[in-house]
Amino acid sequence: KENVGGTTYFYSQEDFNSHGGMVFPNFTVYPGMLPHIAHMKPKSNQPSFFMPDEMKMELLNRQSLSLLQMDAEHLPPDLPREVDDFHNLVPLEPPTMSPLQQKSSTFGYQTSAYKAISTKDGFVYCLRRIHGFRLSSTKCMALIDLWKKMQHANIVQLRQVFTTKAFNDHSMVFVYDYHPAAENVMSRHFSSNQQAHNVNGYNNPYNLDGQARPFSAGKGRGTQQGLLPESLIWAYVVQLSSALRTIHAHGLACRVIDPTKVLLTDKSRVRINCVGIFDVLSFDASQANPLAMMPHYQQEDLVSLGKTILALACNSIIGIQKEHMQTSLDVVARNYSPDLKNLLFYLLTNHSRNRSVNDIMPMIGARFYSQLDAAQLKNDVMEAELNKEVENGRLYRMMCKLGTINERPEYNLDETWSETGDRYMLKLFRDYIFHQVDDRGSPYIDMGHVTQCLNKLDAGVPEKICLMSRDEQSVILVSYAELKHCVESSFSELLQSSPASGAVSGLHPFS
Ligand SMILES: Nc1ncnc2c1ncn2[C@@H]1O[C@H](COP(=O)(O)OP(=O)(O)OP(=O)(O)O)[C@@H](O)[C@H]1O
Repeated sequence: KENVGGTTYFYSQEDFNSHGGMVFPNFTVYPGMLPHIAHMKPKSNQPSFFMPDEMKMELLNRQSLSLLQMDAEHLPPDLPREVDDFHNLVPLEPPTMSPLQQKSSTFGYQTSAYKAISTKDGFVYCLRRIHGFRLSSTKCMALIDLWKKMQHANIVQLRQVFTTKAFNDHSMVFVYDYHPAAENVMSRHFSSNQQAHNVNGYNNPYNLDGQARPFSAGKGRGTQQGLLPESLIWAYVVQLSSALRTIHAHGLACRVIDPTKVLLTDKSRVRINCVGIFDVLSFDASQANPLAMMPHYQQEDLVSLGKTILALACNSIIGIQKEHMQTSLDVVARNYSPDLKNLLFYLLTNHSRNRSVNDIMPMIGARFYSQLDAAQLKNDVMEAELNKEVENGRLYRMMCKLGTINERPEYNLDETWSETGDRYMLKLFRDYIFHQVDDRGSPYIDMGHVTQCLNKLDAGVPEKICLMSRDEQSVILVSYAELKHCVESSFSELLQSSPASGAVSGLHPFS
Protein backbone atom coordinates (compact mmCIF):
# COMPACT_ATOMS: atom_id res chain seq x y z
CA LYS A 1 0.00 0.00 0.00
CA GLU A 2 1.39 3.38 -0.94
CA ASN A 3 0.06 6.90 -0.60
CA VAL A 4 1.02 9.36 -3.29
CA GLY A 5 -0.36 12.88 -3.19
CA GLY A 6 -3.40 11.79 -1.20
CA THR A 7 -4.19 8.83 -3.50
CA THR A 8 -3.71 5.36 -2.07
CA TYR A 9 -2.36 2.68 -4.39
CA PHE A 10 -2.70 -0.99 -3.46
CA TYR A 11 -0.40 -3.69 -4.78
CA SER A 12 -0.84 -7.41 -4.55
CA GLN A 13 2.10 -9.79 -4.26
CA GLU A 14 1.33 -10.77 -7.85
CA ASP A 15 2.38 -7.30 -9.01
CA PHE A 16 5.88 -8.12 -7.88
CA ASN A 17 6.03 -11.61 -9.34
CA SER A 18 6.64 -12.63 -12.93
CA HIS A 19 4.04 -11.51 -15.47
CA GLY A 20 2.28 -14.49 -17.01
CA GLY A 21 5.41 -16.46 -17.82
CA MET A 22 7.46 -13.34 -18.65
CA VAL A 23 10.44 -12.26 -16.55
CA PHE A 24 12.75 -9.30 -16.49
CA PRO A 25 16.40 -10.28 -16.81
CA ASN A 26 18.23 -10.06 -13.47
CA PHE A 27 21.02 -7.84 -14.79
CA THR A 28 18.81 -4.77 -14.89
CA VAL A 29 17.98 -2.33 -12.12
CA TYR A 30 14.32 -2.14 -13.09
CA PRO A 31 11.75 -2.75 -10.42
CA GLY A 32 10.23 -6.26 -10.48
CA MET A 33 6.96 -4.65 -11.55
CA LEU A 34 6.12 -2.35 -14.41
CA PRO A 35 6.70 1.33 -13.71
CA HIS A 36 3.61 2.90 -12.23
CA ILE A 37 2.39 6.43 -11.90
CA ALA A 38 2.53 5.92 -8.14
CA HIS A 39 6.31 6.11 -8.33
CA MET A 40 6.40 9.47 -10.02
CA LYS A 41 7.26 12.51 -7.98
CA PRO A 42 5.30 15.75 -8.28
CA LYS A 43 6.82 18.13 -10.83
CA SER A 44 8.92 20.91 -9.42
CA ASN A 45 9.72 24.14 -11.18
CA GLN A 46 13.36 23.94 -10.10
CA PRO A 47 15.85 23.37 -12.91
CA SER A 48 16.87 19.73 -12.87
CA PHE A 49 20.02 17.93 -13.93
CA PHE A 50 18.03 14.83 -14.80
CA MET A 51 15.13 14.10 -17.12
CA PRO A 52 11.56 14.43 -15.74
CA ASP A 53 10.16 11.37 -14.00
CA GLU A 54 7.37 10.88 -16.55
CA MET A 55 9.83 10.66 -19.41
CA LYS A 56 12.12 8.40 -17.40
CA MET A 57 9.22 6.07 -16.58
CA GLU A 58 8.16 5.99 -20.23
CA LEU A 59 11.69 5.11 -21.34
CA LEU A 60 12.16 2.57 -18.53
CA ASN A 61 8.85 0.99 -19.45
CA ARG A 62 9.96 0.62 -23.07
CA GLN A 63 13.39 -0.67 -22.08
CA SER A 64 11.94 -3.21 -19.70
CA LEU A 65 9.51 -4.43 -22.38
CA SER A 66 12.43 -4.78 -24.81
CA LEU A 67 14.33 -6.84 -22.23
CA LEU A 68 11.38 -9.03 -21.26
CA GLN A 69 12.12 -12.75 -21.64
CA MET A 70 10.08 -15.95 -21.39
CA ASP A 71 10.34 -17.62 -18.02
CA ALA A 72 12.08 -20.99 -18.68
CA GLU A 73 9.24 -22.80 -16.84
CA HIS A 74 6.55 -21.24 -19.02
CA LEU A 75 8.26 -21.63 -22.40
CA PRO A 76 5.69 -22.92 -24.89
CA PRO A 77 6.91 -26.31 -26.16
CA ASP A 78 6.56 -25.26 -29.81
CA LEU A 79 8.62 -22.08 -29.40
CA PRO A 80 12.09 -22.64 -30.88
CA ARG A 81 15.14 -21.29 -29.02
CA GLU A 82 16.55 -19.90 -32.23
CA VAL A 83 15.10 -18.96 -35.60
CA ASP A 84 17.69 -18.11 -38.22
CA ASP A 85 19.79 -15.30 -36.66
CA PHE A 86 17.29 -14.56 -33.89
CA HIS A 87 17.00 -15.86 -30.35
CA ASN A 88 15.04 -15.24 -27.12
CA LEU A 89 11.67 -15.23 -28.88
CA VAL A 90 8.75 -13.83 -26.86
CA PRO A 91 5.20 -14.02 -28.33
CA LEU A 92 3.61 -10.56 -28.59
CA GLU A 93 0.08 -11.92 -28.41
CA PRO A 94 -1.54 -14.39 -26.02
CA PRO A 95 -1.99 -17.88 -27.53
CA THR A 96 -5.32 -18.34 -29.32
CA MET A 97 -7.39 -21.35 -28.35
CA SER A 98 -10.16 -21.21 -30.89
CA PRO A 99 -9.32 -22.37 -34.44
CA LEU A 100 -11.52 -19.52 -35.74
CA GLN A 101 -9.20 -16.95 -34.15
CA GLN A 102 -6.08 -18.50 -35.57
CA LYS A 103 -6.31 -17.03 -39.05
CA SER A 104 -5.24 -13.42 -39.30
CA SER A 105 -8.20 -11.24 -40.15
CA THR A 106 -5.90 -9.37 -42.51
CA PHE A 107 -3.77 -11.95 -44.27
CA GLY A 108 -6.01 -15.03 -44.41
CA TYR A 109 -3.17 -17.18 -43.03
CA GLN A 110 -2.39 -18.00 -39.43
CA THR A 111 0.18 -15.44 -38.29
CA SER A 112 2.17 -14.87 -35.08
CA ALA A 113 4.23 -11.94 -33.90
CA TYR A 114 7.32 -12.35 -31.68
CA LYS A 115 9.86 -10.06 -30.14
CA ALA A 116 13.35 -11.49 -30.71
CA ILE A 117 17.02 -10.50 -30.41
CA SER A 118 19.33 -10.59 -33.41
CA THR A 119 22.59 -12.47 -32.88
CA LYS A 120 24.15 -10.27 -35.57
CA ASP A 121 23.67 -6.85 -33.99
CA GLY A 122 22.09 -7.50 -30.58
CA PHE A 123 19.06 -5.30 -31.37
CA VAL A 124 15.47 -6.31 -30.68
CA TYR A 125 13.19 -6.95 -33.67
CA CYS A 126 9.61 -7.97 -34.30
CA LEU A 127 9.29 -11.25 -36.23
CA ARG A 128 6.01 -11.77 -38.06
CA ARG A 129 5.59 -15.45 -38.90
CA ILE A 130 3.21 -16.64 -41.62
CA HIS A 131 2.43 -20.23 -40.69
CA GLY A 132 2.51 -22.94 -43.32
CA PHE A 133 3.48 -20.74 -46.24
CA ARG A 134 5.72 -22.05 -49.02
CA LEU A 135 7.33 -19.54 -51.31
CA SER A 136 6.68 -20.60 -54.90
CA SER A 137 8.82 -17.99 -56.64
CA THR A 138 11.67 -15.82 -55.42
CA LYS A 139 10.79 -13.11 -57.97
CA CYS A 140 8.73 -11.30 -55.33
CA MET A 141 11.95 -10.61 -53.44
CA ALA A 142 12.55 -7.73 -55.86
CA LEU A 143 9.56 -6.00 -54.20
CA ILE A 144 10.88 -6.86 -50.74
CA ASP A 145 14.17 -5.19 -51.65
CA LEU A 146 12.27 -2.02 -52.51
CA TRP A 147 10.49 -2.13 -49.14
CA LYS A 148 13.74 -2.67 -47.26
CA LYS A 149 15.21 0.47 -48.81
CA MET A 150 12.19 2.60 -47.95
CA GLN A 151 12.57 4.64 -44.77
CA HIS A 152 9.74 6.71 -43.37
CA ALA A 153 8.86 7.94 -39.89
CA ASN A 154 5.35 6.49 -40.24
CA ILE A 155 6.22 3.05 -41.60
CA VAL A 156 7.46 0.16 -39.46
CA GLN A 157 10.76 -0.60 -41.15
CA LEU A 158 11.00 -3.97 -42.90
CA ARG A 159 14.52 -5.39 -42.43
CA GLN A 160 14.59 -8.94 -43.71
CA VAL A 161 12.45 -11.79 -45.01
CA PHE A 162 13.35 -15.49 -44.79
CA THR A 163 11.80 -18.94 -44.85
CA THR A 164 12.36 -21.32 -41.97
CA LYS A 165 11.56 -24.81 -40.73
CA ALA A 166 12.49 -23.87 -37.15
CA PHE A 167 8.78 -23.99 -36.15
CA ASN A 168 8.48 -27.52 -37.60
CA ASP A 169 6.56 -26.30 -40.61
CA HIS A 170 7.26 -24.18 -43.65
CA SER A 171 7.00 -20.66 -42.29
CA MET A 172 7.83 -17.34 -43.83
CA VAL A 173 9.22 -14.73 -41.44
CA PHE A 174 9.17 -10.96 -41.95
CA VAL A 175 11.54 -9.05 -39.68
CA TYR A 176 10.49 -5.52 -38.67
CA ASP A 177 11.77 -2.95 -36.22
CA TYR A 178 10.37 -3.52 -32.75
CA HIS A 179 8.54 -0.61 -31.12
CA PRO A 180 8.17 -1.41 -27.43
CA ALA A 181 4.82 -0.63 -25.81
CA ALA A 182 3.22 -0.17 -29.24
CA GLU A 183 -0.46 -1.01 -29.56
CA ASN A 184 -2.60 -0.91 -32.65
CA VAL A 185 -5.43 1.49 -33.49
CA MET A 186 -7.87 -1.39 -33.11
CA SER A 187 -6.95 -2.07 -29.49
CA ARG A 188 -6.53 1.63 -28.54
CA HIS A 189 -9.75 2.94 -30.07
CA PHE A 190 -12.00 -0.04 -30.73
CA SER A 191 -11.46 -2.19 -27.67
CA SER A 192 -14.37 -4.41 -26.63
CA ASN A 193 -15.51 -2.03 -23.85
CA GLN A 194 -15.69 0.95 -26.14
CA GLN A 195 -17.41 -1.08 -28.81
CA ALA A 196 -20.01 -2.26 -26.33
CA HIS A 197 -20.59 1.34 -25.35
CA ASN A 198 -20.86 2.49 -28.92
CA VAL A 199 -23.12 -0.27 -30.03
CA ASN A 200 -25.51 -0.41 -27.12
CA GLY A 201 -25.18 3.03 -25.70
CA TYR A 202 -26.15 6.52 -26.59
CA ASN A 203 -23.83 6.68 -29.57
CA ASN A 204 -25.37 3.89 -31.54
CA PRO A 205 -26.57 5.43 -34.77
CA TYR A 206 -26.63 2.06 -36.58
CA ASN A 207 -29.74 0.73 -34.89
CA LEU A 208 -28.00 -2.54 -34.04
CA ASP A 209 -30.08 -3.13 -30.93
CA GLY A 210 -33.27 -2.69 -32.92
CA GLN A 211 -34.17 0.63 -31.31
CA ALA A 212 -33.96 3.38 -33.83
CA ARG A 213 -32.62 6.57 -32.30
CA PRO A 214 -33.34 10.02 -33.55
CA PHE A 215 -30.26 11.38 -35.26
CA SER A 216 -30.58 14.68 -33.53
CA ALA A 217 -29.65 12.85 -30.31
CA GLY A 218 -26.00 13.79 -30.53
CA LYS A 219 -26.26 16.95 -32.55
CA GLY A 220 -23.68 19.70 -32.20
CA ARG A 221 -20.12 19.69 -33.49
CA GLY A 222 -17.69 17.75 -31.32
CA THR A 223 -20.27 17.31 -28.60
CA GLN A 224 -21.39 13.80 -29.38
CA GLN A 225 -20.32 11.61 -26.52
CA GLY A 226 -17.48 9.20 -27.26
CA LEU A 227 -16.28 10.78 -30.49
CA LEU A 228 -12.56 11.46 -30.88
CA PRO A 229 -11.32 15.05 -30.98
CA GLU A 230 -10.94 16.24 -34.56
CA SER A 231 -7.32 17.32 -33.98
CA LEU A 232 -6.39 13.70 -33.18
CA ILE A 233 -8.05 12.43 -36.35
CA TRP A 234 -6.13 14.98 -38.44
CA ALA A 235 -2.90 13.99 -36.69
CA TYR A 236 -3.51 10.43 -37.95
CA VAL A 237 -4.53 11.66 -41.42
CA VAL A 238 -1.33 13.69 -41.82
CA GLN A 239 0.91 10.81 -40.76
CA LEU A 240 -0.84 8.06 -42.71
CA SER A 241 -1.11 10.12 -45.89
CA SER A 242 2.56 11.07 -45.55
CA ALA A 243 3.48 7.37 -45.42
CA LEU A 244 1.24 6.65 -48.43
CA ARG A 245 2.83 9.48 -50.43
CA THR A 246 6.27 7.93 -50.00
CA ILE A 247 5.06 4.40 -50.73
CA HIS A 248 3.23 5.45 -53.90
CA ALA A 249 6.17 7.61 -55.00
CA HIS A 250 8.33 4.46 -54.87
CA GLY A 251 5.90 2.73 -57.22
CA LEU A 252 4.59 0.41 -54.48
CA ALA A 253 1.26 0.06 -52.72
CA CYS A 254 0.73 -0.30 -48.97
CA ARG A 255 -2.20 -2.76 -49.00
CA VAL A 256 -2.37 -3.00 -45.18
CA ILE A 257 -4.03 0.21 -43.99
CA ASP A 258 -6.31 -1.36 -41.44
CA PRO A 259 -6.96 -0.55 -37.74
CA THR A 260 -5.06 -3.71 -36.70
CA LYS A 261 -2.07 -2.80 -38.85
CA VAL A 262 -1.59 0.80 -37.75
CA LEU A 263 0.73 0.80 -34.74
CA LEU A 264 0.45 3.51 -32.12
CA THR A 265 3.13 4.70 -29.72
CA ASP A 266 2.86 7.65 -27.31
CA LYS A 267 -0.33 9.65 -27.60
CA SER A 268 -0.66 9.93 -31.37
CA ARG A 269 2.40 8.64 -33.20
CA VAL A 270 1.35 6.12 -35.86
CA ARG A 271 3.29 3.76 -38.08
CA ILE A 272 1.95 1.43 -40.78
CA ASN A 273 2.86 -2.14 -39.83
CA CYS A 274 3.37 -5.29 -41.91
CA VAL A 275 4.27 -3.66 -45.22
CA GLY A 276 5.44 -6.05 -47.95
CA ILE A 277 3.58 -9.12 -46.66
CA PHE A 278 0.82 -9.00 -49.26
CA ASP A 279 3.41 -8.54 -52.02
CA VAL A 280 4.72 -11.99 -51.11
CA LEU A 281 1.49 -13.76 -50.15
CA SER A 282 -0.44 -12.75 -53.27
CA PHE A 283 2.46 -12.71 -55.71
CA ASP A 284 1.51 -13.89 -59.16
CA ALA A 285 4.61 -15.41 -60.78
CA SER A 286 2.83 -15.56 -64.15
CA GLN A 287 2.79 -11.74 -64.35
CA ALA A 288 5.76 -10.49 -66.38
CA ASN A 289 5.88 -7.19 -64.48
CA PRO A 290 5.55 -7.51 -60.69
CA LEU A 291 4.60 -3.82 -60.49
CA ALA A 292 1.77 -4.10 -63.04
CA MET A 293 -1.03 -4.22 -60.44
CA MET A 294 0.35 -1.38 -58.31
CA PRO A 295 -1.79 1.47 -59.74
CA HIS A 296 -4.88 -0.60 -58.92
CA TYR A 297 -3.64 -1.36 -55.38
CA GLN A 298 -2.74 2.30 -54.87
CA GLN A 299 -6.38 3.23 -55.55
CA GLU A 300 -7.41 0.58 -53.00
CA ASP A 301 -5.01 2.16 -50.48
CA LEU A 302 -6.96 5.41 -50.72
CA VAL A 303 -10.21 3.56 -49.98
CA SER A 304 -8.59 1.73 -47.04
CA LEU A 305 -7.28 5.06 -45.70
CA GLY A 306 -10.80 6.47 -46.00
CA LYS A 307 -12.32 3.48 -44.17
CA THR A 308 -9.80 3.68 -41.33
CA ILE A 309 -10.42 7.41 -40.88
CA LEU A 310 -14.17 6.91 -41.08
CA ALA A 311 -14.02 4.19 -38.40
CA LEU A 312 -12.07 6.59 -36.17
CA ALA A 313 -14.38 9.52 -36.88
CA CYS A 314 -17.57 7.63 -36.09
CA ASN A 315 -15.70 5.69 -33.41
CA SER A 316 -16.98 2.37 -34.64
CA ILE A 317 -15.64 -0.48 -36.73
CA ILE A 318 -19.17 -1.41 -37.70
CA GLY A 319 -19.57 2.02 -39.26
CA ILE A 320 -17.40 1.14 -42.26
CA GLN A 321 -19.56 -1.76 -43.38
CA LYS A 322 -21.18 -1.02 -46.70
CA GLU A 323 -24.72 -0.86 -45.35
CA HIS A 324 -23.71 1.63 -42.61
CA MET A 325 -21.39 3.80 -44.68
CA GLN A 326 -23.96 6.50 -45.45
CA THR A 327 -25.03 6.70 -41.79
CA SER A 328 -21.39 7.05 -40.77
CA LEU A 329 -20.74 9.80 -43.29
CA ASP A 330 -23.79 11.61 -41.85
CA VAL A 331 -22.32 11.30 -38.35
CA VAL A 332 -19.10 12.88 -39.62
CA ALA A 333 -20.96 15.65 -41.45
CA ARG A 334 -22.83 16.56 -38.26
CA ASN A 335 -19.95 16.39 -35.83
CA TYR A 336 -16.80 17.42 -37.68
CA SER A 337 -15.56 20.11 -40.04
CA PRO A 338 -16.52 20.19 -43.75
CA ASP A 339 -12.85 19.46 -44.60
CA LEU A 340 -12.99 16.09 -42.86
CA LYS A 341 -16.28 15.28 -44.53
CA ASN A 342 -14.87 16.28 -47.95
CA LEU A 343 -11.77 14.18 -47.36
CA LEU A 344 -13.86 11.11 -46.58
CA PHE A 345 -16.17 11.70 -49.53
CA TYR A 346 -13.14 12.00 -51.80
CA LEU A 347 -11.55 8.80 -50.49
CA LEU A 348 -14.71 6.70 -50.26
CA THR A 349 -17.17 7.87 -52.87
CA ASN A 350 -15.03 9.19 -55.71
CA HIS A 351 -14.54 6.30 -58.12
CA SER A 352 -12.20 8.00 -60.58
CA ARG A 353 -9.17 5.82 -61.42
CA ASN A 354 -6.73 8.73 -61.32
CA ARG A 355 -7.02 9.74 -57.71
CA SER A 356 -3.79 10.54 -55.92
CA VAL A 357 -2.90 10.83 -52.28
CA ASN A 358 -1.50 14.27 -53.15
CA ASP A 359 -5.05 15.46 -53.82
CA ILE A 360 -5.87 15.37 -50.13
CA MET A 361 -3.10 17.83 -49.22
CA PRO A 362 -5.31 20.92 -49.79
CA MET A 363 -7.92 19.37 -47.48
CA ILE A 364 -5.32 18.99 -44.75
CA GLY A 365 -4.29 22.59 -45.35
CA ALA A 366 -2.94 24.56 -42.41
CA ARG A 367 -3.37 21.59 -40.06
CA PHE A 368 -0.09 20.43 -41.49
CA TYR A 369 1.60 23.39 -39.74
CA SER A 370 0.12 22.34 -36.38
CA GLN A 371 1.61 18.88 -36.86
CA LEU A 372 4.99 20.28 -37.79
CA ASP A 373 4.90 22.63 -34.82
CA ALA A 374 3.99 19.83 -32.40
CA ALA A 375 6.76 17.59 -33.78
CA GLN A 376 9.35 20.35 -33.52
CA LEU A 377 8.29 21.29 -29.99
CA LYS A 378 8.63 17.68 -28.93
CA ASN A 379 12.03 17.55 -30.56
CA ASP A 380 13.14 20.63 -28.59
CA VAL A 381 12.03 19.04 -25.32
CA MET A 382 13.87 15.80 -26.14
CA GLU A 383 17.03 17.67 -27.12
CA ALA A 384 17.01 19.61 -23.85
CA GLU A 385 16.70 16.33 -21.94
CA LEU A 386 19.43 14.72 -24.00
CA ASN A 387 21.69 17.65 -23.15
CA LYS A 388 21.44 16.80 -19.46
CA GLU A 389 22.04 13.10 -19.95
CA VAL A 390 24.94 13.46 -22.37
CA GLU A 391 27.06 14.84 -19.51
CA ASN A 392 26.28 11.81 -17.36
CA GLY A 393 27.35 9.47 -20.18
CA ARG A 394 30.63 11.35 -20.60
CA LEU A 395 31.57 10.96 -16.93
CA TYR A 396 30.53 7.31 -16.97
CA ARG A 397 32.93 6.61 -19.86
CA MET A 398 35.75 8.39 -18.02
CA MET A 399 35.15 6.22 -14.95
CA CYS A 400 35.19 3.10 -17.14
CA LYS A 401 38.58 4.07 -18.52
CA LEU A 402 40.01 4.74 -15.06
CA GLY A 403 38.57 1.48 -13.77
CA THR A 404 40.16 -0.58 -16.55
CA ILE A 405 43.61 0.94 -15.89
CA ASN A 406 43.78 1.09 -12.08
CA GLU A 407 45.18 -1.91 -10.11
CA ARG A 408 45.94 -4.24 -12.99
CA PRO A 409 48.75 -6.54 -11.88
CA GLU A 410 48.56 -9.08 -14.72
CA TYR A 411 49.04 -6.76 -17.69
CA ASN A 412 51.74 -8.10 -20.05
CA LEU A 413 52.91 -10.29 -17.14
CA ASP A 414 54.36 -7.08 -15.73
CA GLU A 415 53.30 -6.90 -12.11
CA THR A 416 54.51 -3.36 -11.80
CA TRP A 417 52.58 -1.93 -14.80
CA SER A 418 49.83 -0.47 -12.62
CA GLU A 419 52.27 0.79 -10.07
CA THR A 420 54.72 2.65 -12.28
CA GLY A 421 54.87 5.67 -14.58
CA ASP A 422 51.59 7.11 -15.79
CA ARG A 423 49.60 4.41 -14.02
CA TYR A 424 51.06 5.27 -10.63
CA MET A 425 49.85 8.84 -11.02
CA LEU A 426 46.41 7.58 -12.02
CA LYS A 427 46.32 5.32 -8.97
CA LEU A 428 47.04 8.31 -6.72
CA PHE A 429 44.47 10.32 -8.68
CA ARG A 430 41.88 7.57 -8.13
CA ASP A 431 42.53 7.88 -4.39
CA TYR A 432 42.29 11.65 -4.69
CA ILE A 433 38.88 11.43 -6.36
CA PHE A 434 37.24 8.58 -4.47
CA HIS A 435 39.18 7.84 -1.28
CA GLN A 436 39.40 11.23 0.44
CA VAL A 437 39.46 11.10 4.24
CA ASP A 438 38.92 13.81 6.83
CA ASP A 439 41.45 14.80 9.50
CA ARG A 440 40.36 11.86 11.68
CA GLY A 441 40.85 9.37 8.83
CA SER A 442 37.10 8.79 8.30
CA PRO A 443 35.79 8.54 4.69
CA TYR A 444 34.92 11.96 3.31
CA ILE A 445 32.31 11.48 0.61
CA ASP A 446 31.42 14.43 -1.57
CA MET A 447 29.74 13.73 -4.93
CA GLY A 448 30.38 17.33 -6.00
CA HIS A 449 34.13 16.73 -5.61
CA VAL A 450 33.93 13.49 -7.66
CA THR A 451 31.93 15.14 -10.46
CA GLN A 452 34.20 18.18 -10.56
CA CYS A 453 37.40 16.06 -10.69
CA LEU A 454 36.07 13.84 -13.48
CA ASN A 455 34.91 16.87 -15.47
CA LYS A 456 38.27 18.58 -15.15
CA LEU A 457 40.05 15.36 -16.11
CA ASP A 458 37.88 14.92 -19.19
CA ALA A 459 38.44 18.54 -20.21
CA GLY A 460 42.20 18.28 -19.44
CA VAL A 461 42.35 21.70 -17.75
CA PRO A 462 45.77 23.18 -16.84
CA GLU A 463 44.88 23.44 -13.12
CA LYS A 464 47.37 21.58 -10.90
CA ILE A 465 46.59 19.31 -7.95
CA CYS A 466 48.75 17.70 -5.30
CA LEU A 467 48.60 13.89 -5.21
CA MET A 468 50.01 12.00 -2.23
CA SER A 469 50.64 8.30 -1.66
CA ARG A 470 48.88 6.63 1.27
CA ASP A 471 52.12 6.28 3.20
CA GLU A 472 52.73 10.00 2.57
CA GLN A 473 56.19 9.20 1.17
CA SER A 474 55.55 10.51 -2.38
CA VAL A 475 53.98 13.83 -3.24
CA ILE A 476 53.39 14.73 -6.90
CA LEU A 477 52.24 18.06 -8.31
CA VAL A 478 50.41 17.37 -11.58
CA SER A 479 47.95 19.14 -13.89
CA TYR A 480 44.65 17.63 -15.06
CA ALA A 481 46.00 18.00 -18.62
CA GLU A 482 48.92 15.67 -17.77
CA LEU A 483 46.56 13.24 -16.04
CA LYS A 484 44.30 13.20 -19.10
CA HIS A 485 47.32 12.36 -21.24
CA CYS A 486 48.18 9.51 -18.81
CA VAL A 487 44.64 8.13 -19.12
CA GLU A 488 44.63 8.29 -22.91
CA SER A 489 48.05 6.66 -23.38
CA SER A 490 47.50 3.90 -20.78
CA PHE A 491 44.05 3.14 -22.14
CA SER A 492 45.23 2.91 -25.74
CA GLU A 493 48.06 0.61 -24.57
CA LEU A 494 45.43 -1.69 -23.05
CA LEU A 495 43.25 -1.47 -26.15
CA GLN A 496 46.06 -2.49 -28.45
CA SER A 497 46.68 -5.72 -26.54
CA SER A 498 42.99 -6.57 -26.23
CA PRO A 499 41.73 -8.84 -29.02
CA ALA A 500 38.11 -8.21 -28.00
CA SER A 501 38.41 -4.47 -28.06
CA GLY A 502 36.97 -2.10 -30.62
CA ALA A 503 40.58 -1.25 -31.60
CA VAL A 504 40.56 -4.47 -33.61
CA SER A 505 37.15 -3.93 -35.18
CA GLY A 506 37.98 -0.30 -35.88
CA LEU A 507 35.51 1.05 -33.31
CA HIS A 508 36.80 2.88 -30.29
CA PRO A 509 34.94 1.75 -27.17
CA PHE A 510 34.18 4.50 -24.64
CA SER A 511 34.87 7.23 -27.17
N1 LIG B 1 6.70 -3.97 -34.91
C1 LIG B 1 6.12 -4.12 -33.72
N2 LIG B 1 6.68 -3.62 -32.60
C2 LIG B 1 6.08 -3.80 -31.40
N3 LIG B 1 4.93 -4.44 -31.20
C3 LIG B 1 4.31 -4.94 -32.28
C4 LIG B 1 4.86 -4.81 -33.58
N4 LIG B 1 4.02 -5.43 -34.45
C5 LIG B 1 2.99 -5.90 -33.72
N5 LIG B 1 3.15 -5.61 -32.41
C6 LIG B 1 2.28 -5.98 -31.29
O1 LIG B 1 1.63 -7.19 -31.59
C7 LIG B 1 0.23 -7.02 -31.41
C8 LIG B 1 -0.50 -7.90 -32.41
O2 LIG B 1 -0.29 -7.44 -33.72
P1 LIG B 1 -1.10 -8.01 -34.95
O3 LIG B 1 -0.72 -7.19 -36.14
O4 LIG B 1 -0.90 -9.49 -35.07
O5 LIG B 1 -2.58 -7.68 -34.55
P2 LIG B 1 -3.84 -8.61 -34.67
O6 LIG B 1 -4.98 -7.78 -34.17
O7 LIG B 1 -3.59 -9.91 -33.97
O8 LIG B 1 -3.97 -8.79 -36.24
P3 LIG B 1 -4.15 -10.14 -37.08
O9 LIG B 1 -5.60 -10.43 -37.09
O10 LIG B 1 -3.61 -9.80 -38.46
O11 LIG B 1 -3.31 -11.21 -36.40
C9 LIG B 1 0.00 -5.51 -31.62
O12 LIG B 1 -1.09 -5.03 -30.90
C10 LIG B 1 1.23 -4.91 -31.06
O13 LIG B 1 1.06 -4.70 -29.68
